[in-house]
Amino acid sequence: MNQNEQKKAAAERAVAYVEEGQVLGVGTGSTVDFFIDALAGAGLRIPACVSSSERSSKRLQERGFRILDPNEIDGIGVYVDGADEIDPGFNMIKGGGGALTREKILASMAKKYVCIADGSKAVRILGHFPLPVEVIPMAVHAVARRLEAMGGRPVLRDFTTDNGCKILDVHGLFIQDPAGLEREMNQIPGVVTVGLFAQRKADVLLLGTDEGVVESTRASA
Ligand SMILES: O=C(CO)[C@H](O)[C@H](O)COP(=O)(O)O
Repeated sequence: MNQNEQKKAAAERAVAYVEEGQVLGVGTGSTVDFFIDALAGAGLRIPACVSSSERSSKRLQERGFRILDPNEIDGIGVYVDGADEIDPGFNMIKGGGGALTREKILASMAKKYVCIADGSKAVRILGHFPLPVEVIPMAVHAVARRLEAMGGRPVLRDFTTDNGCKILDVHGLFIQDPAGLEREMNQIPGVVTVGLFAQRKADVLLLGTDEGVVESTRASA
């Protein structure tokens, strides 16, 4: 299977995790696009969705799903989203699609996070993929200097997030302590969100591979 076929297979498998009658959380990215399409074809009874981006909301609405503002709900049963990298402890780098802040908010509201990804996303140690950091525009320069002092090489992405902020993609980090680095970067004034998901990890991983979809559950989930 090529990469897109792996994404599609993982996305289709995730439909089995959707709980009928409950608000569904939906992330962002090309794998999630496959999930939205599979969901639309499944005919499940889903009262509404909350989504992590304007892009996903639009795709969901075009397929007949109702979108709610997360402020209108108390929690989410299942949240389905992709990842840029995921390690054996289910820590993730996310934000390649620029939706990391809303993704982290929805993940924090969810009882279960189902991660869907192609096989290339499974890594031993996080950090080959540049770590996205969402930043308040007036703080970009100051935050970039702080990230350099931490050993990273931040590159400003030519992109504005749905929240009106900027993204620094931090290259050259070898992330041995994901939770520690997430905490440390969160302390930098001007940082909105770090694309490290080590405090709120995935609970289930559906990984598309040449041998089919490999399904695993985090040990303490
Ligand atoms: O974090 C994300 C968006 O902010 C995505 O989940 C991540 O970039 C993976 O994307 P794709 O499914 O296109 O490979």
